[in-house]
Amino acid sequence: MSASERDGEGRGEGPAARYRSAEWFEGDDEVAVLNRVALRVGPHDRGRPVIGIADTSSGLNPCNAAFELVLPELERGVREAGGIPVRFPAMSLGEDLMKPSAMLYRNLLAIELEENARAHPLDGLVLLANCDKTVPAALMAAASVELPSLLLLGGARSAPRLDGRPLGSGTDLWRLLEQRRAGLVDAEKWGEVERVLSCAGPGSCNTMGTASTMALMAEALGMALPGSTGCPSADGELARLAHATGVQVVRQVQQDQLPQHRLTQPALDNAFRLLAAVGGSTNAVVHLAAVAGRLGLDCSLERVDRLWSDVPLLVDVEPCGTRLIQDFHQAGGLLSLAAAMIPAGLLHGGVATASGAPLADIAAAAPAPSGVIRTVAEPLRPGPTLAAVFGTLAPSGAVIKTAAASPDLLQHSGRAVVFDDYKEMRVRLDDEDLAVDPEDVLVVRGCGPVGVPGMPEWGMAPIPRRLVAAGVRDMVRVTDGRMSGTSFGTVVLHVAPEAAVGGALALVRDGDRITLDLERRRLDLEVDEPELDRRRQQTDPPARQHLRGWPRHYQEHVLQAPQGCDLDYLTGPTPESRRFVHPVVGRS
Ligand SMILES: CC(C)(O)[C@@H](O)C(=O)O
Repeated sequence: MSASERDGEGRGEGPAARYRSAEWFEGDDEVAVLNRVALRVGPHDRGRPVIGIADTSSGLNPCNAAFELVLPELERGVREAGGIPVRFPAMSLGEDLMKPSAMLYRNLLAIELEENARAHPLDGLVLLANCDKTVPAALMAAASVELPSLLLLGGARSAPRLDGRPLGSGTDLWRLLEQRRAGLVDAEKWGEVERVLSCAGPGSCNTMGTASTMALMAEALGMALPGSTGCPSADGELARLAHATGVQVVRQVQQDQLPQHRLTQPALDNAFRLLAAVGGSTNAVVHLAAVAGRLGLDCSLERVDRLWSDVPLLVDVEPCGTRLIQDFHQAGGLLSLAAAMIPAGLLHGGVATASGAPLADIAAAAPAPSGVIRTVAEPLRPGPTLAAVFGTLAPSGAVIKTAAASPDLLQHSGRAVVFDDYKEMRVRLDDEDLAVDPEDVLVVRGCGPVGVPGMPEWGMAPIPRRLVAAGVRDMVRVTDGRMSGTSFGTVVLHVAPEAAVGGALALVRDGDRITLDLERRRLDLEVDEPELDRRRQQTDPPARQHLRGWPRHYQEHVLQAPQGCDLDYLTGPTPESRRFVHPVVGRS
């Protein structure tokens, strides 16, 4: 229930008559006294909105490290605009260190943010989010609470240099790893790579990995201020954005502007089209589905594939291009890209940005597309850059980043070589005697949302060592897992239903023929139904390793990739009136 609704004024944007926090602070009974004392709310703070700042910075997460530097600016912005900033810690989902995958904890963070907002006297939220999963968790929480909310993004890390060339996070390391496996990078050089990488500053991956992609999605959905994506972490501009975010969230509270006003179907469609234009991370498909699921928006893979079908690659950033995310930012970022796409009918210009202004209005003032950002008439490559495929192997769909794939492998039929276990896969792929040919299809299964659990980025299986040494750089890979946004290759991802819940992927055997037919958007297992039935009878459901705690709960409730891997009881559409029920404010 929003403040205006509680006062009987009905929903919608407009001045909020009384803030939610008044429930905690108004009155002279012992409860109000204790509440005011707890937050040091003095007489001149009465009637000022309380802005909760969810702080996801952590020593375990270098991506979010810049928040410490800009938090004072954010708080100053809140105060200057008349609000009371209150910082509270929230779980930090660091991509590198969390195993088996930070994805396992995305929903937990979304719950933590939502429940913190529910339980406390907050009128608005600023969610500090930067690394891959903190951004979608924050978006999911914002979609679920009925509080004015904005994300503050933490920017991209600087690029260390190797041999005089800037190193793109992820992408360049994967390339070097491939060369190392081919015997082209010796131990000394490999050591130098590590030394150089550790010189990068704080911030998220500087390529179009998942973090940058999700930053762009947050901006596209009107949940982060225009110009946020790709801002260098160690730059004064991030401090300016922090200050402006503080000011803007208070304005939103004053106007009762809810995330639900901006998280609309046109905004979601824009996000998917921008994702295609930048050759963004396939992980965003899952995260956007989770956000959409909470609002009852349509993001079926069929619809998404149609949205992608005529969007060319317009941004020259790794892994689909050659430059880094800071270059995109400097070239005008999302606004310049929108300026290229709106006139071509590829984006809805009327959607609201986080600044309140319609996208078309501010895009009109952005630098004209040039260099890193191309015009629709002169794209980097024609679309589609992403596609959804369906078939006997993926009845509920799968996703492929065609812009990062080998064009000659997009129509391909080959024998399956199946891997059920990540560690075993790495060992076998390094085995010179592994029976595998370049035309074969590597199947990496058992790593969907239920499987591991948490759907780790295991999908881009390395090319078998013998083949990589012989010069093979790509093969078709099929997986129910994900891959890094910084990865490349012909990898069919997020196959649903996954193997662990009895999807057809579980029935594949070494030597079966698998056909990828991108033109027809098909992914098929060429095995007849009676044989598949026989195998189904013989296949036991995989044993669940996790018997307690969050992983167990997650396995019991997680939905498949097309539903965003959200938990079954968190998706909507929840009736508006029941979306965010507040606690009774009495003695605790
Ligand atoms: C590079 C990582 C850790 O894999 C991730 O950030 C991504 O881009 O998906």
